[in-house]
Amino acid sequence: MAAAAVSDHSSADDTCFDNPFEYKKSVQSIVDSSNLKHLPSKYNLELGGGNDTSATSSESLPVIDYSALTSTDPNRRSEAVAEFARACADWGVFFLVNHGLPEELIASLFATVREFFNLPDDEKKQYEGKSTSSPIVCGNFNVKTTSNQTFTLWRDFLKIHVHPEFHCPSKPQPLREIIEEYAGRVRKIVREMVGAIAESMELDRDYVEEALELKSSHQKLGASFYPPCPQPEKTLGLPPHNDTGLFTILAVRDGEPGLQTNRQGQWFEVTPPPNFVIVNVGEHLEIFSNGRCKSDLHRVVVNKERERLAVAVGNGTGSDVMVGPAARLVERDGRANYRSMNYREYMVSQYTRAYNGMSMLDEQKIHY
Ligand SMILES: O=C(O)CCC(=O)C(=O)O
Ligand SMILES: [Fe+2]
Repeated sequence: MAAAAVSDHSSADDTCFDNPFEYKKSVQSIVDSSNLKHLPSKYNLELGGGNDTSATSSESLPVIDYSALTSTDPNRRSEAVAEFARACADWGVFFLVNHGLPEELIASLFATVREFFNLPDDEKKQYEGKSTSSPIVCGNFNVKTTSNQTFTLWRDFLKIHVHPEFHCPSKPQPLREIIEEYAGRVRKIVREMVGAIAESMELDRDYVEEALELKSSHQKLGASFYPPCPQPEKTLGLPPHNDTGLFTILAVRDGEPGLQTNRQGQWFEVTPPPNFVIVNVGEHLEIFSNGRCKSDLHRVVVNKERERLAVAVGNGTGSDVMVGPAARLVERDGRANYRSMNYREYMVSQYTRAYNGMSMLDEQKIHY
């Protein structure tokens, strides 16, 4: 796995490193300012000639029909719920179709987010990550390799907290309205999906909504921009990781390739057909379901020819929730397969963990 380039363990003094963000020069401005033939060394993850970023095509990925999942016809609905639960258990990632997110809204989201990344670096610098909990952060991300060196990912990003408090950069001007509307619609979809997964586990919907405090759920939007890269085999857009939270809804522009998911040790492309969105199962849903749902490990590879733009909306629990396996499932299973954790505390440590290549699920899993 390419994770070999990223260390699995942290040493005691790693914990002092609390700011893996960097804002010096955007990847975009480096590409724009020169006729770049070689990868600047700070982006070289030393993957070496043996690194294989190839993957099998997307064909076998599950496709879930949201309109069936929310159908008033009980047979259609229960079939869809069963299929949805299988996709969460087996792949931890799937395409969602007939989701009702308006095409024009997604198109204006991409156009405006792309405009944001085009703003001069000096203007974006005001959102430089001062702390891991800043509500708006923009810049680049560093990871540590097994040889303890820090490298920068080939990706410009913008992350904003959008619920329960809404934040947004002031430019480009339409961004605020578009994101507010998009995030609200995504929350409704996620609420339905959590309801469906509750149903599949024979848990009461209201009990689950309350236990996870969905009314005040933490939601964050992460936009990733990956310019074309002169030596894509030597770097990564994102190293293998799991998403935080319950479900991530990921919209990708025009079938742009790059995302890959790992299933039983094999990498598969996750390139959606037009009007499909991608859904990733998050770590906290795996924990809450006591392992019935699996959060998928995924990564982003970059390429020479085309840029990639992706907008991920991560949907968590309420910030003060102690997320552990649902009590009723523990009762049924006769044991808890994961330790409980406070959602906010996890979020604070998330970037330091990502920097160090530490897996939260590995740490939380109880081995009997
Ligand atoms: O660029 C992508 O499609 C993936 C983004 C992603 O995995 C993330 O933001 O967590
Ligand atoms: Fe992700």
